[in-house]
Amino acid sequence: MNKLASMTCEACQADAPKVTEHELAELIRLIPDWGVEVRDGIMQLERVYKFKNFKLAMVFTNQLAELAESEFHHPGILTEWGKVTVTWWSHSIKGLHRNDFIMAAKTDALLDS
Ligand SMILES: C[C@H](O)[C@H](O)[C@H]1CNC2=NC(N)=NC(=O)C2=N1
Repeated sequence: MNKLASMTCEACQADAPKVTEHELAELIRLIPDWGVEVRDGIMQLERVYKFKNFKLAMVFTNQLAELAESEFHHPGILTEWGKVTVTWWSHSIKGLHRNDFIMAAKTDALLDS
C-alpha cells in the first residue's frame, strides 16, 4: 500500500501552509495516476476512475463518502455512468495541503479492498 494511504489527515486550519512547489513535486510522484488542475486559482488533485456501469460507480462513490466522513476531509465528486471524477483540495486554505495527497492515496486504496 502507498505509504500516504496509511497516514491520517491533520486538522487543517485556515492559516495552514499550502504545499510548497518542492513538496508538490515530491508528493505527486507518490500518486502517479493523479493530475494537478487549477480552477479559479485553486490548485486541485484530480483523477477519473472507470467502472463497468453506473451501479458500480455509485458503490465507489458511497465508499468514498464514508472515507471522507471518517477523515472529515471531503472531495469534489462527479459520478456518471461508468466513471467517477474525484477532486481533492483544501477549502480552508484554497489550495493543496498534505491532507489532499493522503486522501488521494486513500481513495486509490478503496479499489484494493
Ligand atoms: C464546513 C466544514 O468544516 C469544512 O468543509 C471542513 C470539512 N471538510 C473539508 N474538506 C476539504 N476538502 N477541505 C476543507 O477545508 C474541509 N473543511
